[in-house]
Amino acid sequence: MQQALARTPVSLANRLTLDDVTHAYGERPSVRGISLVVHPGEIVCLLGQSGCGKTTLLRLIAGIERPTGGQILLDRTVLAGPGAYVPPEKRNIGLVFQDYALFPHLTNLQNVAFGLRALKPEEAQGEALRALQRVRLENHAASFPHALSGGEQQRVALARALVPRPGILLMDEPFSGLDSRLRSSVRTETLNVLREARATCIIVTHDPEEAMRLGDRIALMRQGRFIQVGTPEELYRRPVDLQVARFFSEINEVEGEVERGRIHTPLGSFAAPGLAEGTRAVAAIRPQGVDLKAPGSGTPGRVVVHRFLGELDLYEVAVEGVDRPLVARRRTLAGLFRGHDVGVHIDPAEVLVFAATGP
Ligand SMILES: Nc1ncnc2c1ncn2[C@@H]1O[C@H](COP(=O)(O)OP(=O)(O)OP(=O)(O)O)[C@@H](O)[C@H]1O
Repeated sequence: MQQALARTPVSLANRLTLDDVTHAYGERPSVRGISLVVHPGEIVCLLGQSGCGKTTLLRLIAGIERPTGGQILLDRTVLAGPGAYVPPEKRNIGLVFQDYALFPHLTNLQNVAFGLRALKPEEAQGEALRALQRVRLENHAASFPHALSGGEQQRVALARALVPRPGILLMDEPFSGLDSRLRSSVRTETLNVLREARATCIIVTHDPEEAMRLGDRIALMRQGRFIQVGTPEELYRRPVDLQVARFFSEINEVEGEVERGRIHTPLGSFAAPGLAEGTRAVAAIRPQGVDLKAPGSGTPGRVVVHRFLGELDLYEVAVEGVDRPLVARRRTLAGLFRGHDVGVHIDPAEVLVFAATGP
């Protein structure tokens, strides 16, 4: 198999450029002024809630929809823009859909070879078999998709999309049809195959954890716009607003007022860079930044909930002046149970401060 892998040429990854791309369904805008350069071999995850425009953006790149403004380039070739439009079949772009879209009446090998109709049949078969080897399904070449598990079908779909060596691979919610046990392993395998093929890839997902696991960068969309584009660490550590912070982790939100560059809350004061004096603001405190110690130090609180959850336990602590119990995630604190008094300490490194914008 190693030999076969070594013989399989990798994709010649392309650069994809989106330049101020807009689109509307009739009068209704769906994608508004999107600009992004996806570098050769890079994996970018498009992340956002249902209806924010992720699939439409993918369809624009694939050529299934046409932009109403801006342009889309593959390296230096304009795929879509004023006066230019390359049809989907001429774009050298691979697609993997949520439902895999395998042909039930074709064997797995024939499914993969389907994308190679331009080659002689024996050549196409050879290439398709090597693609199946890449996803470790060569032993299932002669069987049909219905005899495979969901994860295996997803790998056949991946092999089929990669076999023509597309410059760009687009994947729309590729793991959402899998149950949670399978999802993690299929995700890891897919990532390995994509890295090996050095494909430039855009993956649509609405799952922040999935985006963090897969993406070199994440482009977070809201109402047709990119709200923030960056590495998973940048989005997690420096979210541009409270909604982005909420998207990437569970947070405790405590309101306060900004005085001399700090927000003052019942849990202490925290740096509030860039916020004007007197601004109503929110301290977003991650649960792992809430420490619980013996009463007498920190802010007084009382444990109202304790759940053993394995690696980190969940504690909820009522604190005077704070509307909702604070959520803390700590290793089991021996001898600390519901009803006990504690001293609450906040790690300032786990606090982000944003201007309050309403609910
Ligand atoms: N064919 C269509 N005709 C009219 N409006 C559409 C069409 N397809 C999508 N829309 C609308 O465009 C907006 C963006 O939809 P899109 O499917 O791109 O979002 P999405 O982020 O991919 O959502 P989901 O995660 O639910 O698939 C939504 O408001 C949707 O209702």
